[in-house]
Amino acid sequence: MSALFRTATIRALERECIDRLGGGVLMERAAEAVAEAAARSARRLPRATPIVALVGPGNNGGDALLAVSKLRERGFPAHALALSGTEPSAADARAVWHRWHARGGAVGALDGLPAWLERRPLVLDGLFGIGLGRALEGAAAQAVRLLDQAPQCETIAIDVPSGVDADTGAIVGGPDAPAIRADLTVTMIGDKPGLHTGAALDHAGAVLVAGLGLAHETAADGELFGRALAMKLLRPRARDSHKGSFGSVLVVGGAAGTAGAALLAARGAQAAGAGKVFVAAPDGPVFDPGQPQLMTRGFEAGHEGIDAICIGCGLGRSAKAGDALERALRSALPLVLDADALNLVADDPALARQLATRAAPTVLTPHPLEAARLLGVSSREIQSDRIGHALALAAQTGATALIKGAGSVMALPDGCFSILAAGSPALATAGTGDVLAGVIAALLAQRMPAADAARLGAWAHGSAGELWQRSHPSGAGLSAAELPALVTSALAPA
Ligand SMILES: NC(=O)C1=CN([C@@H]2O[C@H](COP(=O)(O)OP(=O)(O)OC[C@H]3O[C@@H](n4cnc5c(N)ncnc54)[C@H](O)[C@@H]3O)[C@@H](O)[C@H]2O)[C@@H](O)CC1
Ligand SMILES: Nc1ncnc2c1ncn2[C@@H]1O[C@H](COP(=O)(O)OP(=O)(O)O)[C@@H](O)[C@H]1O
Ligand SMILES: [K+]
Repeated sequence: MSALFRTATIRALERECIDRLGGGVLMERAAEAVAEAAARSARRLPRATPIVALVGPGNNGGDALLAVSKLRERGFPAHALALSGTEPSAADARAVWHRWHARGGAVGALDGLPAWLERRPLVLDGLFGIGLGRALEGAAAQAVRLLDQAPQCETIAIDVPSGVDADTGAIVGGPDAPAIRADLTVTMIGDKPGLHTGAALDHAGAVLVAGLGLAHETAADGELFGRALAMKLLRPRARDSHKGSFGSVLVVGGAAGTAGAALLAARGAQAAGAGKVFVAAPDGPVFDPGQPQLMTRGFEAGHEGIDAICIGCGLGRSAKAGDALERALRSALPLVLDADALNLVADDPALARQLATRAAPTVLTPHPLEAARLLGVSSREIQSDRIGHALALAAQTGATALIKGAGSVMALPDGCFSILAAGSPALATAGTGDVLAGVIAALLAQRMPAADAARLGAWAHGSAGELWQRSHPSGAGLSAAELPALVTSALAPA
């Protein structure tokens, strides 16, 4: 499944369903999905592993308490610990709470958690879901701290790991605020963007979507772009093809001291299938002795015979660099703007205006700090809402904007967004972004529309990182020069 739903859409779908079926039905189905997932986990764990549900004050807590009831009916030793001893405020949860007590069910207090943790329970996190309005505090924050000290306990988050914003993937209250770290998140009605980008990637674990019987794909707000969608964009090469069939990429960058950045972009372009690759560097030709097929071009030689330009990797911010960017923006060729090209645009309103009025396909590939410079905010603000800022950047520039980093986000000026479901912290090393810029330029040169080139390129790049990490589990030590070959493997049809 690839559809992503914002909280507001989930709420609307929920209301529509409750009007049709009456209250309680969805909670019944949600609790069943949680109980099913918990039962599966419990069967893998040592016999008699207790199941402990953390029950919050809203309907998320209602899901948790009803799941406990269902697990007990199936013979599992499931227990509930409530954040508050009083009845829940949410109506469906209140009904579950009263039914549970009417049958003689017990609910412990959350401060009993330390004693349970000594027995290595399976933990169900039902503290807060999509109704979280502020940072976790008090007993909820303390429960997160205790669970952080007990990483051996498996945790299943209900709907959203408590503390994570389901729309943005940021931790509510900032990166240092408490949030549950789950092994699995069972998310209700539809998948949420905030489970797949930024800080959330260290909190959500695997994501299981429980649709609860609501058909709603048409209401999706965004897309999770993974292998299945990537494979649909791959086209077999015609037998009767030649190097001219796959486009020529011009990489503009590689000033003295950072020549390698342009060469990495050139290798990336080569790896993603470009027919020919040229490098134009401001301080004289740069060569890649290991890649003798790469050609050089004079820095001011123009764009003849070129099908796509990749500009900015190691370019510097000299007047010469600015002129080259001005020429590239003026050309009618598909363009990737990375690194210093983005910094030059951020510093020069005339270049920014030129970018905004450009008609040819244009992809911007900022990391969060570059995105921050372009939008006039801090990188912390970017990370607090990666999707919102990617959309703002696309709207401001009229270009396809890819904000990189864990859970890269691609946004289009028309308001569509995709989260890339591929990536690895192995990629957090200098030069990997240069490779990506070249990869996307090669796909543009092969006539792929900007949105497809950005998504496929970023997915292949993220998958290349994952491939490398398979044989290097610590994730440390990847050199960017190793990436292009892995990108080629990732781009092979399954
Ligand atoms: N209504 C329904 O039929 C369904 C609801 N579902 C569940 O219900 C959840 C949403 O329920 P709610 O809207 O009740 O929201 P939550 O269960 O997320 O909790 C919201 C409650 O917590 C309070 N609150 C928010 N942040 C707090 C904080 N930091 N500290 C203390 N209190 C805080 C709010 O004032 C509100 O009372 C979903 O995530 C999902 O788990 C699912 O069962 C699907 C069906
Ligand atoms: N923790 C991470 N998880 C996934 N991808 C990452 C992570 N850290 C970095 N990356 C990826 O590595 C690349 C780094 O690019 P960038 O910051 O521009 O580096 P450079 O300019 O040195 O090439 C981006 O594609 C980014 O998405
Ligand atoms: K939760």
